[in-house]
Amino acid sequence: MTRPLLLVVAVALYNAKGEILLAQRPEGKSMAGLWEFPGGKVEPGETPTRALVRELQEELSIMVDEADLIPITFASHDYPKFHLLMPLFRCRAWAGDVIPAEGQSVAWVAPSSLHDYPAPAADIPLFDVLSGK
Ligand SMILES: Nc1nc2c([nH]c(=O)n2[C@@H]2O[C@H](COP(=O)(O)OP(=O)(O)OP(=O)(O)O)[C@@H](O)[C@H]2O)c(=O)[nH]1
Repeated sequence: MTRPLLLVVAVALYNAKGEILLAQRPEGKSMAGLWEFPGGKVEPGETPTRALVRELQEELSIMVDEADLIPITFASHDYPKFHLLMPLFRCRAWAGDVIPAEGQSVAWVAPSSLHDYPAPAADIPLFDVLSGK
C-alpha cells in the first residue's frame, strides 16, 4: 500500500539541567494522551526550521532563533494512514517562558527517564538516541 509521506518537524528542547521537554497530546487529537516532542507539520513553502520556530511560538509561547536549532536525528515510521518523516532538532536557547498555549500538559524529563512516558511509536527510537541507548 502506498501511503503519503508526512513531513513533521520536532524539537528536543533542553533546559539548564539537561532535561528535555515533552508535551502531552490533548484529548480530541489522534494519539491523545501520548507524550511527544513539540513541533508539527511543515506547511507548503516553509523550511523545517521555520516551521519549528512557528510551532514553538504557537504551542509554547517561546521565541527561538533558527540558528539555535541543531539537527540531531530523525524518525521514519509507517503509520496506517501515512509515513511519518520527522527531523528532530535540539535547542538549548529560547526567549520567554514556556507557557503551553493549547492546554497541553508538559514535563521536563531526564533523558534516562524518557521511556517512562507513553509516546507515539515513531518516538521510541528517538528516545533511544537521546538516552544514549
Ligand atoms: N509534534 C510531534 N508530532 C509527532 C511526534 N511523533 C509523532 O508520531 N507525531 C505525529 O506527527 C503528526 C503531526 O503532528 P501535528 O501536531 O502537526 O498534528 P496535529 O496533532 O495537529 O494533527 P492530527 O490530530 O491530525 O494528528 C501527528 O500525527 C503526530 O501524532 C512528535 O514527537 N511530535
